[in-house]
Amino acid sequence: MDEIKGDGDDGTSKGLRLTLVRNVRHTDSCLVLLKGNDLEGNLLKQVRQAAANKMRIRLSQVRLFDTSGKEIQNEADARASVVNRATLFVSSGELCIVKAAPSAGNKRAAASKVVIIANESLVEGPAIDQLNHAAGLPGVVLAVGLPDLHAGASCPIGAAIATHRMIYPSLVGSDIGCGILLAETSLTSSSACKPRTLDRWADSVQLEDPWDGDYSSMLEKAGIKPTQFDRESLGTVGRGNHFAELQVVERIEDEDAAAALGLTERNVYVCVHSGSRGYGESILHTYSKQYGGAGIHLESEEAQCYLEAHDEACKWAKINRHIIATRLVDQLNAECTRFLVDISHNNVVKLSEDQNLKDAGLDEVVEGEVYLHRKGAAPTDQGPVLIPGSRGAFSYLVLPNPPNSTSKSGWSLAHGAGRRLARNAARVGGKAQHPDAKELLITDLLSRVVCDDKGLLYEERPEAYKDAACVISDLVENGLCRTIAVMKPILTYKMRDIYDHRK
Ligand SMILES: Nc1nc2c(ncn2[C@@H]2O[C@H](COP(=O)(O)O)[C@@H](O)[C@H]2O)c(=O)[nH]1
Ligand SMILES: [Mn+2]
Repeated sequence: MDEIKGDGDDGTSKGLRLTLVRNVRHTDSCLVLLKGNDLEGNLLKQVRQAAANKMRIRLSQVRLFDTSGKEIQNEADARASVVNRATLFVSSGELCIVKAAPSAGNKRAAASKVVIIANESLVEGPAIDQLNHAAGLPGVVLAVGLPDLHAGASCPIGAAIATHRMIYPSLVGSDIGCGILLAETSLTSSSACKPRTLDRWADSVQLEDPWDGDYSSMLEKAGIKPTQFDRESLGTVGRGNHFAELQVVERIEDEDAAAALGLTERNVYVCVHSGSRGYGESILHTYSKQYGGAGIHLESEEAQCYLEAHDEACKWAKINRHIIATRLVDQLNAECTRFLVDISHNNVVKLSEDQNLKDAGLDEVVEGEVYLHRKGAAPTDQGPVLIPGSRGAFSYLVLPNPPNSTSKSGWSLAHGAGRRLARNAARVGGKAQHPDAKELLITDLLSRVVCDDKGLLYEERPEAYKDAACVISDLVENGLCRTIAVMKPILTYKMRDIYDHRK
């Protein structure tokens, strides 16, 4: 440790002079002198205590970060980072908001900025590392982590990343066009919310077989070219965290906005989370074979081909969600009466002229076209957004607040609660907690779950996700949206083993 002589109060003992900067407002800072005697014990404890006193934060809430944004979590971290004349960022629980450190040999990274919007939501180190890494990629000018930020296989999820002159298929991921649809159905909540009705529906619905509707003319009408995936995959949900769910209104928080949408406590709604299935995956595969995780120059023919294929996959994913919603409701002898929301949370779009980076505080002026990659981030310029929680938690129908939706939030909202547990951890913990997986077929909200795959039942249990209420309150506190209504799941369709089901 680099110590300083004569900086202690007695002018002789060795001590540390630190600058503490408030994470949320960088203009709030103060100087702290730690006496040499204090440093013999637990350094982290001393610094946290000093930060709590000076910044009037409850000690239990204090979090410390070094200037690269790395959290100082234990004594070893403190001994490495808390050197004399160090600057430390102090948060009262929220994550740090600091500029990404430029990586060696990568000049562009110096212009990039990292923002994490999370006051209360849990955001873990690996997710921040992935966001920082993305911020350092050539051409990346802005990397925003929303409160549902979590680590993906290699790129962060719950992130909006702006690039200049480059396109990164890896930052959109394989499920191009994945998104959330919400439609009103002709079912009424009074008749649907009866346990016997829900059990009967849970026993009967099935979305695994290829859809037998006229998909060709549907695709043609939407101007989508036929693909090898149409017959088998259109109208099917897919694995992972995709689902089709019946929901009812738990409570309305904004009467006017709900009335404008025609949202009522009387109706049952259907929510679909699905994407472009194998189609999007095949597109990413083509590019990752050639480029790995690297970017493609916007002007290149490859980038233009990717963007065209991407746009087709987004349209395909939209039709897919429509078919899934109609198909599910049809099996309950009802119909979708109105489509209220359909947004994609995995895509790349060109920023419009009024979406500029002027207020992003970048070191360099960015001229020309900027593309925004969303991986698990909902757009704020397409009306209401449904932010799902988990099959055992409430979902939130929110209205974005466009004036506050700027580069500071990547023109985005969270797309869900975001994963808290990796799949493996959720499976192992789930098995220990519920040796009989069947317990998971009814949630704490008494909603029914259709999932014949035991592993998936564990992996997707509600505890695998962050607290959606916390994610929403972070968005609301940051002025990014307001809640129209809170929705409760009553039946979630994940997957059915059709061979067993037909027996
Ligand atoms: N209402 C439900 N929400 C769910 C369920 N499973 C997951 N989720 C939420 O959706 C998002 C989607 O995330 P993505 O990264 O796969 O696009 C996820 O973060 C959860 O919050 C469910 O069964 N019902
Ligand atoms: Mn998705």
